[in-house]
Amino acid sequence: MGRNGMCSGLMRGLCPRITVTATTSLVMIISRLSCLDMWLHNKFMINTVEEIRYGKPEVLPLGSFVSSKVAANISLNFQAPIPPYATNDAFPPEGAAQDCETRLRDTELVKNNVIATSKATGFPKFDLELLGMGPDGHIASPFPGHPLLKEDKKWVTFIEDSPKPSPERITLTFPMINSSMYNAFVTCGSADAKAMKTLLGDKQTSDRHTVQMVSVEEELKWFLDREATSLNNQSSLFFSPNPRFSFTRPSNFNLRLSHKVPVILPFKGSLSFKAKASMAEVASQKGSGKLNVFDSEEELSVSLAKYVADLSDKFVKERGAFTVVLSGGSLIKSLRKLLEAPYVNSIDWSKWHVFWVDERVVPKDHPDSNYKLAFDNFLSKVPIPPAHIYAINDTLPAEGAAEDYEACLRELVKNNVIATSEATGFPKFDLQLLGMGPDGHVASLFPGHPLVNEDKKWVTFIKDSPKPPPERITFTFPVINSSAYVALVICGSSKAGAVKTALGENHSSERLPVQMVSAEGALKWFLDKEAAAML
Ligand SMILES: O=C1O[C@H](COP(=O)(O)O)[C@@H](O)[C@H](O)[C@H]1O
Repeated sequence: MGRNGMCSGLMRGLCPRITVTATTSLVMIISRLSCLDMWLHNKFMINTVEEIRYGKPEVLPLGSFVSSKVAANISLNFQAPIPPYATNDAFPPEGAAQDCETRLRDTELVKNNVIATSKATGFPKFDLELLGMGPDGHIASPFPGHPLLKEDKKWVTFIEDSPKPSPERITLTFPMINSSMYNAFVTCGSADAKAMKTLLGDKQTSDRHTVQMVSVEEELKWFLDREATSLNNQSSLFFSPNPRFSFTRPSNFNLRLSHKVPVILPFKGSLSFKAKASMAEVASQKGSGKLNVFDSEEELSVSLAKYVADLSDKFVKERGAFTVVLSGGSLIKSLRKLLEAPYVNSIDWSKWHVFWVDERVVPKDHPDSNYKLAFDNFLSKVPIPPAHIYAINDTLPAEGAAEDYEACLRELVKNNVIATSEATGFPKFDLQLLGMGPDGHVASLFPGHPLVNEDKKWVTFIKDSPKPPPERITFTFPVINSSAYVALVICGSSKAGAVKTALGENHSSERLPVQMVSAEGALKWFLDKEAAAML
């Protein structure tokens, strides 16, 4: 597939209702699409084709980036006129930036909802941003170390001393970039290899690349060619030739190489950008909707109920089913608002399919049973068909119970009740609701236990759980991380230390299981004030 083919895959369905920004090398790539010529040549938020210096990008599987969610919302209409959102070149940089922002604010673009607005930040929410990266790690025109990086009010700003010519530019600010629904980084060629080495390599500098400040509301993906990663230790980059994993730190990164071999990074502290996050970054994650801290567990449970109910609506509409995975422990209490109006009556419970991310190998009526906890306090109070509640077979020993549960999942995948991740081949649950123990464990995947590295099985078992009872079955990380959505629901001061390790500035070389959690779509943290106290 040539570049043209790749791009039409990505752009298929573009019409005036999808809002896209693009930078640098991407102009060349996407300008092959004749439907976009008018838009591109008006230079709105993009640089000119002359600035392209990356030579010949390899073919990237960009088409696979556009998720079914976006694809479902846009229709094929190459003939549609693209509005001319040009920078006014009659103005000096400051005036051009102001003019651009004014037109974004005042014209019908935002008002008429052509560009959406982020509920989390109040900034415009572009559907898709296509970002390139400079060899110094800059994206758009905020450059490393430049005060523009801190701009947090303006939508569009200007620079007159760009280290890269031309010195005078206008650029989107970080709150704008980070409020987008989807961001794609496309980085090709050996010119970027040094920056990629700093970014992905073992050696960390205190100076963060601007590219490391990028977040996104839904999904952030990287598309790299081999040349761009040529200075990285390839053996540590290519974890598996099999497309099984996505990059789990930061949560929504997916790294793919041009020939569709995904890469997984060695999960060392030095690579976990979130573990390196400054408070500003934590705050920006909060702004982006990924990290939600609530004043009380009560407020958390209100927000969690809305989140779950919205996803239930979405998946019932899209797939006719909603596959939900529960943890045991304190999570169940935090689901209580789903049992109240409006949700108890508005949710289509008949479409729910309920699973457990882990279960203790005890009879179903045992006080330690995660099934019993969920049944007594939640499931018995809503009309989910009993056949849609998938408890473990409690007559089997741990190993047999894990095999039996995996067989059950395989059957449901075959019948398409559970979706399959195209990226990993593992089952793709619609939503996993995860708790976390004070030691940073999730499911029954405990710190330092070899089970955290299981990469083949869907469900496995443990007989030496450090937390009683010792015998349990658990989903493996590939299954957890292939989910469309994952919510980490964490309350109480006993969890503050692990939350700090996961999200704060202090980090040790050993990663906690909670730090290994990711999602294909979005990972959201729901924390109460006590759990977030040490951030
Ligand atoms: O043992 C378990 O612990 C974790 C955390 O429980 P919590 O009560 O501290 O929230 C839980 O998520 C897991 O499902 C459970 O089996």
